[in-house]
Amino acid sequence: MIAEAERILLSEEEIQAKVKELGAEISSYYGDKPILALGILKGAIVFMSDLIRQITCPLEIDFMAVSSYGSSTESSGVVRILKDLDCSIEGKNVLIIEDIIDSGLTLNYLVENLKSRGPASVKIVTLLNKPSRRKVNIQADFNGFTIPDEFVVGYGLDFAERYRNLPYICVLKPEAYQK
Ligand SMILES: O=P(O)(O)OC[C@H]1O[C@H](OP(=O)(O)OP(=O)(O)O)[C@H](O)[C@@H]1O
Ligand code: HPA
Ligand SMILES: [Mg+2]
Repeated sequence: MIAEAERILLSEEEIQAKVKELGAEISSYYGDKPILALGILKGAIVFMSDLIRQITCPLEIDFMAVSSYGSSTESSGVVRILKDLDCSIEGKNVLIIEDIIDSGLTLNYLVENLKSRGPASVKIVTLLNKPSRRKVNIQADFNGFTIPDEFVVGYGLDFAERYRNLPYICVLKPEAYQK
């Protein structure tokens, strides 16, 4: 464990077991229908790269980059699209892949935006869910772990762009957030 961590919330083994379960659930839900797996940069990249290898359906990938946290542990409330999709999603089964749903503001904005582009369906998979912090009513279709109201890092999740490379998810010591 890194020195700045107060405690590990989810170990590498727990995460990998959950990713396998989610992959199986998603594969059985879609069967042989093709999916467009849409990763939300940057946080989702680690989860996405593990999850898509556990999905057996025909699959394409694309990315959108959005940001609302910056160097804070609170959402600014303003969701900015920094990179849009490369391709049209008309008629496609879009599966949004997120690392975390916290206030819900990011996904609420994204789902509305994507639905206006004529996809066959839009579903959401998230590794982490923090329901106690929700500001808008949005839920994932496939959920990994429900976590308490604490800011977490690792496995793609950052604080001020750091810690995305940790293979586990942890809570930092208070002084690490004040730097
Ligand atoms: O439900 P919300 O309160 O909107 O929070 C969830 C979003 O916040 C984080 O993204 P961030 O804006 O930090 O960008 P990043 O993925 O590049 O770190 C995270 O990856 C989700 O996309
Ligand atoms: O707990 C969190 N950690 C990192 N990024 C986040 N974005 C929303 N919530 C979080
Ligand atoms: Mg972030």
